[in-house]
Amino acid sequence: MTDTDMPSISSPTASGAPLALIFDLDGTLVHSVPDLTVALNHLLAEHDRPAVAEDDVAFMVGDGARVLVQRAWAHTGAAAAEDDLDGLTERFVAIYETATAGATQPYPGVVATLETLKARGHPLAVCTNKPHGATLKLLEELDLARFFTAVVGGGSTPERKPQAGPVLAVLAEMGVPARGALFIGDSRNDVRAAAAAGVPCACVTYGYPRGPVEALGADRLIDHFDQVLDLVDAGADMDLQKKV
Ligand SMILES: O=C(O)COP(=O)(O)O
Ligand SMILES: [Mg+2]
Repeated sequence: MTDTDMPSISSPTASGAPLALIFDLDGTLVHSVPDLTVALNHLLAEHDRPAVAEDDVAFMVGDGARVLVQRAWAHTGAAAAEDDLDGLTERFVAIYETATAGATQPYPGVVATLETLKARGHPLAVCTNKPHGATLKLLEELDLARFFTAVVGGGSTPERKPQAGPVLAVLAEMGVPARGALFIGDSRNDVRAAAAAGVPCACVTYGYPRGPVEALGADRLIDHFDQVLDLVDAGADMDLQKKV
């Protein structure tokens, strides 16, 4: 993509308020696959199933814990029975919550960029399909919670990404209109959820896109988290309806 064929993103917004930024968590702010893999393999071992590799888990993550467990089961033998999935998911989350930040780290540039954005007065939020409790725990453990005025995790709204519900909940919690926000994610779920809520979406290229990043339909692609500052600084008129 070139600068000319992408909608531009303005800051401050037409109302004069600093652009609000809504971040996906797994694959965007943090590299969490190593800890998710450890927890999944703990659960799989309890059921005499083979272990999964981190590369495989990177293709399973993004639709919440229940789908993650479902995909891990399908990957290691017979699919999980629908009746078993809630119990397996509950156990998985309990295991995962014992070590959400064992090996999980923010991606390069995340902390410094969030510091800069917060200092400039941008409202910041997290919108993830990771279970809400595990999300809060992870953000605390990595000392990231202090940046966010709103955090919406899996289970805290009836819908999950790619539906609009979680994004609309974040906007409501921040008191920001859709046209005053930009979503930063790493997957099609993020692009679709943001679009359904009327929010433009840029995607990082280093996350867990489960396919070619060019096919995600993002308004922008960025290779490094600190380029969020370039998006915010772009300063031209933002045509929200052009792609979303
Ligand atoms: O699927 C998950 O558990 C979380 O994924 P997300 O942070 O990319 O929404
Ligand atoms: Mg993600």
